[in-house]
Amino acid sequence: MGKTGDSLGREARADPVRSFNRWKKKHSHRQNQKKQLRKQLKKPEWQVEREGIGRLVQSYAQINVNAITRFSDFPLSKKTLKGLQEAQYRLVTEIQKQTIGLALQGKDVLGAAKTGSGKTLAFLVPVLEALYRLQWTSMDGLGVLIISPTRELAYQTFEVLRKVGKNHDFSAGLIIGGKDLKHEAERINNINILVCTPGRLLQHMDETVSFHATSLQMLVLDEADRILDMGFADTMNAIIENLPKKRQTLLFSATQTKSVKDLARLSLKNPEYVWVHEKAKYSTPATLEQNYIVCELQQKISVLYSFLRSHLKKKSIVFFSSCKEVQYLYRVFCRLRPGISILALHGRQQQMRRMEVYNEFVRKRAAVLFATDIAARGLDFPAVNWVLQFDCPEDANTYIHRAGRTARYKEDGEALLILLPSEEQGMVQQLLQKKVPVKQIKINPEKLIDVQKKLESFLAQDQDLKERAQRCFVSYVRSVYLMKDKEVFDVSKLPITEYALSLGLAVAPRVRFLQKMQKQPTKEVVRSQANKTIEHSTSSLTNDEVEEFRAYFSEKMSILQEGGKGLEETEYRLDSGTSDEELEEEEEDHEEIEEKLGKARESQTQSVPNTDEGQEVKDVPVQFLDGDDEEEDGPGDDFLKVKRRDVFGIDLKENKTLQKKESSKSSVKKKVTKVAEAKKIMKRNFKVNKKITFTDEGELVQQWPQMQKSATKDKAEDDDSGGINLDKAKERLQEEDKFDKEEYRKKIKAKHREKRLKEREARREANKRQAKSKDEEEAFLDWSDDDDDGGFDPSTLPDPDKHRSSEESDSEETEDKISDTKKKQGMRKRNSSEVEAVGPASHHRKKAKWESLEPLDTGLSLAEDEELVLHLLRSQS
Ligand SMILES: Nc1ncnc2c1ncn2[C@@H]1O[C@H](COP(=O)(O)OP(=O)(O)OP(=O)(O)O)[C@@H](O)[C@H]1O
Repeated sequence: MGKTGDSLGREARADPVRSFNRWKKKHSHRQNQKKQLRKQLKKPEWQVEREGIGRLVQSYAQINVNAITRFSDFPLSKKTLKGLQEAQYRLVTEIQKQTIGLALQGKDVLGAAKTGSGKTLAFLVPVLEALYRLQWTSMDGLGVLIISPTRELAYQTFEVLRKVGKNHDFSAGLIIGGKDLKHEAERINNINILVCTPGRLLQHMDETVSFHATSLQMLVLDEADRILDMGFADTMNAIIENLPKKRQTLLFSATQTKSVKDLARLSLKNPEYVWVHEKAKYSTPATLEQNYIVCELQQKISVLYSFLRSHLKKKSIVFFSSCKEVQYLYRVFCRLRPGISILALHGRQQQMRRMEVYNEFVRKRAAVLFATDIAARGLDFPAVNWVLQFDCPEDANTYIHRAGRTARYKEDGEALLILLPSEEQGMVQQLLQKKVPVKQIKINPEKLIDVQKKLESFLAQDQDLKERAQRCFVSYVRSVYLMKDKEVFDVSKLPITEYALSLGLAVAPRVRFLQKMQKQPTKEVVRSQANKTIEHSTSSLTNDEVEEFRAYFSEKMSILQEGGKGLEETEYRLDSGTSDEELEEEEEDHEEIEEKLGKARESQTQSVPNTDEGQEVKDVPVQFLDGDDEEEDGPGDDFLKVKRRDVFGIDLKENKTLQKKESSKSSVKKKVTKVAEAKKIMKRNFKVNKKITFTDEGELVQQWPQMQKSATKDKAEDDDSGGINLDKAKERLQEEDKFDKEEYRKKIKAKHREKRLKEREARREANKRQAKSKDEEEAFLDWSDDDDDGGFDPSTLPDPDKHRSSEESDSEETEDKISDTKKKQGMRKRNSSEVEAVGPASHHRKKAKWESLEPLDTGLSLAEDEELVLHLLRSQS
């Protein structure tokens, strides 16, 4: 046996091929088994991803805010991290560090941080992660809603979202006004992340049948306080009502107001309040240098021009209080050619133009943007060096947002606020109270370039520009008038005439509400006092109060339209407070007033006590330019002067009652038609007013309405005790009409008669002249034969005038009824028939005379005699 085994082993060793084959077989078998096992073990991709998500979610609980410095320190999806890295975002900012973790954990967050501190990514990262966690697809519909106050901000947020979220598969859409609603409606249902403005969103909710937000996971309100400021409180409430209650809500802003907290109370559940810079010394970026100057209103344009001339290589934004100011000053400055490109951005521009301007200003390295407050919030223009606030902001919050367009994310920037002497104290106090470090700097009057003369010459040549200047004037004055904070804004202190001149106008346009206001100063002061009492007693904003303010501004609007509520109703009607043009103007200004409306609510809750802090402003003369500027742009300038202002206000209680009356007006401003006006007059039993005009001699030339002349006049006037009776009025009108027609006919007749008499007189004169010439000819004949009394006697001819006169007087009555042209033709015919009738008779008589007479010896030749006779005959005919 042992031998046999040995022999076998030897055989195997002897045949290596066989043993290799055997090994190979075993090995491949094992490999196949492994392969099959691996195949069995392999999970689908979605499953692996889900497991990864699970791990991420598990680590949310372990997020340690203090340990986070980079985005990669957060448990984020690879796709989001990749997007952030590709956009060069690696290190987190403070607000991102503190809020992203909370938002990932699914909490509602109310976040506030200084301007330019990166709030956009603080909500966009959680947005992407929320949908990623749920493995959202386009089939799932709307998952996240991001609401921004302005179109530009929505557009900007959308762009950042596209950049950071490009590795995800979600669909994102931008829905803002100014575009085709139908086109949007077709696409809106395929959008997973919707960036929009509130008005447009609500429009889709109301009008786009297929649009719904039932599966919404997250709502983001960017610049929430601004959304409310712009009068969108009702819209927001309506939107929120259409959203599912089970959702996550994030709310961000650089400034926190009471109204935002109210909104948070309504829309956020157990929110985490994150106010990053609450304990910071200043509420504005540390890299922002802030100054203010005080100058007279009429100097402001020259100050701006001088500023631009000395900052030609800088990028600046200049804020104005109204669209019409931007429109006019943009045009004027373009003509002044300061040497830097000027752009304008305001709410009255077409959406396309707004986008173009936005992109153009983003691209430019040196330019100046004239803008209204639509550019004040959230816009992230790169490398802006200067923010100049040409008109005083409504409040400290608006100041902070405007100034925050520069010095963004670790960059430097400078802000300059121009204040009127009357605005200085109130505004500076507010700013200091809001922890805004502003210093006063001065103007160097020598460096101030006066442009008033140039403006005057522009306006003299260009009517359109002149009208724009007038609109700018009214718009500015009105904006000051509408400002709620009367501690700062006092329209009665404005140097109206000087301001108009500084705009290039020869005279100040009439501003009705100012005239009315000047007539009732005592009333205003009383109202102001009442207003103040209410302001101080207000600690929180209730819905009623919001409505009260809406009413207040509605009332303001109606004051503007009706020319002053303080007047007796009859009086204001007759006075017709506002012209059509003014009404139109006010309609245009509605948008702006809506903005003020929100502001009013806010300032109501934030009355500023007078502290001495305001006095601490240092009066340091500082140049406009830093060292570099001087080299680049020429020498810098300094400016200044100081004064005080006064107060007036409006009684809120009074407005509350008025609001009830005018509630319909408050929400939607209707155009007042002439029919509506007439109906109102009828209802109020007004006597229509009469306008009487006299000539220089004191004669009545025109009466409006037409003076009653018919027989019914007295009767009608007696009836006029109870307003306008339409039937009676109609009857009277018909009577008047008849009477007028008769009067007219009489007048025409008299006119015709006068004309005929003149013509007759003219003819008579002509005939006399003719007769005279004949006499002369006869005298010539008589001279040749004095004794001959039987010669040709033209006086024997019938007097054509006599003949004509009798004929005319007979036919006068008939002729009166003939039209002018017919009559002329008729007269011409009659004249020719008269000649025809007279001709043969005279000829006959002449013939008789010549026959009875001896031939005359004229002393001429026969031929000459014949010629003389022919001549006499011709002149006779
Ligand atoms: N982590 C980051 N790393 C680098 N840059 C960042 C970061 N976060 C934000 N930024 C940049 O900072 C700038 C300001 O960001 P953002 O617009 O989000 O500020 P904001 O706080 O929303 O300002 P505002 O209050 O004015 O709206 C932007 O240019 C943005 O690209």
